[in-house]
Amino acid sequence: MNVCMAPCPVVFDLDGTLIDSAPDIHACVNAVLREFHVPPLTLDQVRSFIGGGVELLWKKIVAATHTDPGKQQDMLAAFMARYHTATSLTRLFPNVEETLGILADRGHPLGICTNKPLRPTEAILDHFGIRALFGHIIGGDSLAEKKPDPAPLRAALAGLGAHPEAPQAVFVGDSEFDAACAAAVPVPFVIYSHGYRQTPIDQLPHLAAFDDFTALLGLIETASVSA
Ligand SMILES: O=C(O)COP(=O)(O)O
Repeated sequence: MNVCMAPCPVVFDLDGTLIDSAPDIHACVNAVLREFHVPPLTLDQVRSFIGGGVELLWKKIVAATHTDPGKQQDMLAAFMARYHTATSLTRLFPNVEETLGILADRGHPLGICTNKPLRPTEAILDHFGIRALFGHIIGGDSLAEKKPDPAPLRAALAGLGAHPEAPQAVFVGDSEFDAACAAAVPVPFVIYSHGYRQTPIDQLPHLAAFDDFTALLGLIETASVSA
């Protein structure tokens, strides 16, 4: 079965898929831990906590640092004040900008479905000058539900004009949250192998995997993406 006969909507996860944002998130986390007199975490620790949104991030940080859970909300608020403008350590993964440009030129409606809150999402897309490429952006606080719930991805697909019952579309992500969300919609899931997941790729439901964004073009365009 070909996934895309015409230029189909392609929705992207953000952290660990389009951007390597762990260094900025790590810096913001450690600045807050310092404020609260808690020892810092390593980049690998913080990276392993990314994926489920900021509330889950801080739940995991509080558990890992044995901090009083009563401080979690204050720490989260202090984090958000920094996170909204944290862009300097974040990089696009290689060939992302070129690939997005080619997909847009070929007529694919492009969207974002991320668990990152909307304000830092828009800040980072503006920072890289790529926000205008996306016709619909769903952030972690756009709806009451977050990935792996299917609602945010359904909303992103609907915003791009995909059929609500049988979306002819592709979701591109990196994590357990993305794989489960795509399976719940359901929509074909293509996984970026350099992301932030903890589970081996072969244990996650996916249609195809790629390790360079130039290869994603082939997967989408030639229907080597097949169910
Ligand atoms: O902010 C997070 O925890 C994850 O964001 P993502 O959905 O773009 O991977």
